[in-house]
Amino acid sequence: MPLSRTDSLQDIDFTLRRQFNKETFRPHQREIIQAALAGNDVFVQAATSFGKSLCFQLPAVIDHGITIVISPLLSLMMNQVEALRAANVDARTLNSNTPLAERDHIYQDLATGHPLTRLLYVTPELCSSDRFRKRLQVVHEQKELARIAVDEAHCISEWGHDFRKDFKRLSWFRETFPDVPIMCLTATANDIVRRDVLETLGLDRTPDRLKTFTMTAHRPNLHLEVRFTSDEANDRFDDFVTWLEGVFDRRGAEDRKAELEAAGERVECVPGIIYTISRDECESLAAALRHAGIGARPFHAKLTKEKKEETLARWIANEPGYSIIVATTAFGMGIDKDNVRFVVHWRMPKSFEGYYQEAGRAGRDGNASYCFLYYSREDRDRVYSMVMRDTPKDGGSGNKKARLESLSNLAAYCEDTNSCRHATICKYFGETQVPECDFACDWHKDPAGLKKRLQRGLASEEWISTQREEGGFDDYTYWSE
Ligand SMILES: Nc1ncnc2c1ncn2[C@@H]1O[C@H](COP(=O)(O)OP(=O)(O)OP(=O)(O)O)[C@@H](O)[C@H]1O
Repeated sequence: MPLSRTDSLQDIDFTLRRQFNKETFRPHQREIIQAALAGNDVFVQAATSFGKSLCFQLPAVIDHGITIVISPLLSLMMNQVEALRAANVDARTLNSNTPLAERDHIYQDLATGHPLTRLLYVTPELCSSDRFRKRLQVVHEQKELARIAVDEAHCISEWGHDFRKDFKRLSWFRETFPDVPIMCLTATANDIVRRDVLETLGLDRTPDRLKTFTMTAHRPNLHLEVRFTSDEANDRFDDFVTWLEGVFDRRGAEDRKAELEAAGERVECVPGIIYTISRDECESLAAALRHAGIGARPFHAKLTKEKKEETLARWIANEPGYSIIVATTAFGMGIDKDNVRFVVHWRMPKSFEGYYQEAGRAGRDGNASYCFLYYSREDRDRVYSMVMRDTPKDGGSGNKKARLESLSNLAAYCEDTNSCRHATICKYFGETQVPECDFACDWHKDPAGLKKRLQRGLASEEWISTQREEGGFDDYTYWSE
């Protein structure tokens, strides 16, 4: 067991204020951190923007030894490392982008067996490499391996939407270091995923040691809405621009404008994200919005690193011309800008979890924010074909089934005109209590209108199946990410 400080539990309020510059804990953060500091394994499932990162970062600052944070996305690691370094915490990351000098520094630090680094962010792929494993063994022998934190832990399960096979190999940690506590954190797991994650990591074999915190997925400040469309109507662009102009008009009204100006905000500064399904659509939509006088920029995997960094930095700084990021799913987990006022899904996403994870980028400051999804039955069929075609062969037998189930749950959610959106989401994630929805979804706002909009907006199933048979909307070239 790594060494722990005897006074560590008393330190947590002080560390929260001094190192993290935050006044109070959010509900449950204290209990989670205490459980971690007491040496338990910890499973945390909490809504997007809950503040899960603090739950492993604060113990890492207090405890002796190094915390290894395993994270699936480079951008997510970089954001967290930058924020920690700005708070004077010695956090680092080892990944394919790490400069040679920094890499050498980290390896030397690990080789001492007594690393000064508090948190080291790595990919699951690196954790599978023998060289890295040997270095961790040296640290462990010196009783300096404090904890393993697995962020976005749903990626471990082949029943989860973002499954990555190297996450499965993280079972090595418990097998090799049975005394080192493991924390896993996720916003989007259902019951099957949860059990699979725990079993894979070997945590369910030690129930006395494991503390589980499952909080609601509910985000009451997100206004959820499905907007119905079809290939024939092709009206997303006009619909969206009309909506945004309505928002500008309301913000431009006299008293609101004065309020905004007093707060140093521009009327047109309404930061948002539009998720598209392909690079081509991402580029063309951003260009069309700019043409319509709206500050929108594309963000996808094929842009240079410099371009992506610049776009992200200028969007985060609320610069004119950078209000809206039009992105593929390359822009998702871990984006932590507090004033994102809307997230639009231009097309149906590929999974229920992906949809909610991306919608969760909105309203992280707790203020009302809009999430709408443009849904057409033609897109539903296209996404279905994509999932059938793209499911990785090494995803395991459950993976394809899980992906298709998730997609069909999302289609059912889109076509449901009889229930609260928030309630459907919480039920999907295995919650039994119905969350409060204060007119924050299209069903609560106008159930009769919702039914009418679906009937008017969607192509009929008969038409869709005829088109499918005739190959009427088979042009998937536009749909490759
Ligand atoms: N106790 C706190 N007081 C104030 N702000 C907090 C507190 N805890 C966390 N935050 C802030 O909340 C924001 C969200 O935290 P974090 O990025 O850890 O969310 P998350 O739960 O990982 O969400 P997601 O799953 O969406 O990535 C961050 O800006 C963080 O600084």
